[in-house]
Amino acid sequence: MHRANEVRVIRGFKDATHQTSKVYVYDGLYKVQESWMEKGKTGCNMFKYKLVRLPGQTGAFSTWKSIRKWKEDPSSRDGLILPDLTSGAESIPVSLVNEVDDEKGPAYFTYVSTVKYPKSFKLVQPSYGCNCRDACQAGNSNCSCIQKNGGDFPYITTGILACRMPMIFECGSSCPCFRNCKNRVLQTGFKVHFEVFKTRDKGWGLRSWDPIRAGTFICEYAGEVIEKIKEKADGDDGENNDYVFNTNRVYESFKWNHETESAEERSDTSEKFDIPSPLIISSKNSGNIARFMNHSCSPNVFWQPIMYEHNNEAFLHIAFFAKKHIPPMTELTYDYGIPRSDETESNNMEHGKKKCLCGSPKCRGYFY
Ligand SMILES: C[S@@+](CC[C@H](N)C(=O)[O-])C[C@H]1O[C@@H](n2cnc3c(N)ncnc32)[C@H](O)[C@@H]1O
Repeated sequence: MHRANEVRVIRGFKDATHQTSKVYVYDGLYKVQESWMEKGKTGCNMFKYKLVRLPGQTGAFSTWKSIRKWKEDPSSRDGLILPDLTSGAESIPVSLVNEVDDEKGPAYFTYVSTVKYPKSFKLVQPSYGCNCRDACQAGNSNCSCIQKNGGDFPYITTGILACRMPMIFECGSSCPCFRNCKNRVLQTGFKVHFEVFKTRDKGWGLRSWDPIRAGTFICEYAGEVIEKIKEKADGDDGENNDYVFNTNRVYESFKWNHETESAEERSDTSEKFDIPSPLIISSKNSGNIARFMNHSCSPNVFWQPIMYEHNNEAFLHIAFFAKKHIPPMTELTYDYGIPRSDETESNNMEHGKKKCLCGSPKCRGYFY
């Protein structure tokens, strides 16, 4: 049982105090109101935290204990099929788990960690990076990357998105600044331990062993950029491709910043993305963990366009960020959006409508 206010003694758990937000988040269930150091019975120093439960969070402390065990010994995870679905393509392994039935894994696909453009793709733009020799600095009028981002970093210190923007420009391969420059987040990969798991009714899904703070980078949408939705992606029937991300769909407009994350802020002012032309990515044959994120009409993840340069050309990437603080083992979902009429007509998509099982009180009833 959890009380609204409780003091827990935690040894060696540092993440809570390593967050740089005003609200320290402990395991996604609580915020840390106070922390202090105390000598334990054995004379060792230990941290004490005064924890206050986050509004609406009901998860169990025991989940955190199990997860700590899985991290020490991944084979102790019930239903583990593979310790690393990515076969080392990511710096953090992604577990594949089925505790629901006998299926041994998703249909075959090649794991790739980023998006691949065909050589001829028109969205690619000439681009030049900054000239900063060490670290880029907010407000530096000589840093062209900072200037493209409106004069500031798009991320706060810990690599967390500050606010949703029409476009983010990260430093790229020709920028001489440090590899750990604060303006490189998407390209350094995700820092969370994910698992791809079998859901009860939506096939495979994605969730995290770690608590995820609002604004945290989840992953990019990896796969092959395709010219048109009806065109075949690698010889496959594009029309029946469940694994497509399309920037040209209609998405609910909302403003977001890392401090208003839990308010589900809606606004009449549309946060319009500044995308030069529509981008369609298929992850059917090759993709990353994003291909396992299911749709929800009340999602806890949103997408954000990001550009950065390689070989003096800027490429558009689609990045996902946490919309709110997400406790461990909560399914990660985003809104798949509603196709525009040209997409539905050319692909006969009225017949492709699927019953939505997101379970949200605001469920639209179906999705594509
Ligand atoms: C991009 S895939 C997501 C991963 C998929 N669940 C899997 O097993 O590979 C999209 C497919 O997942 C299922 N799906 C995603 N969101 C759903 C939802 N809200 N309700 C029902 N099925 C969903 C549908 O079969 C959909 O075509």
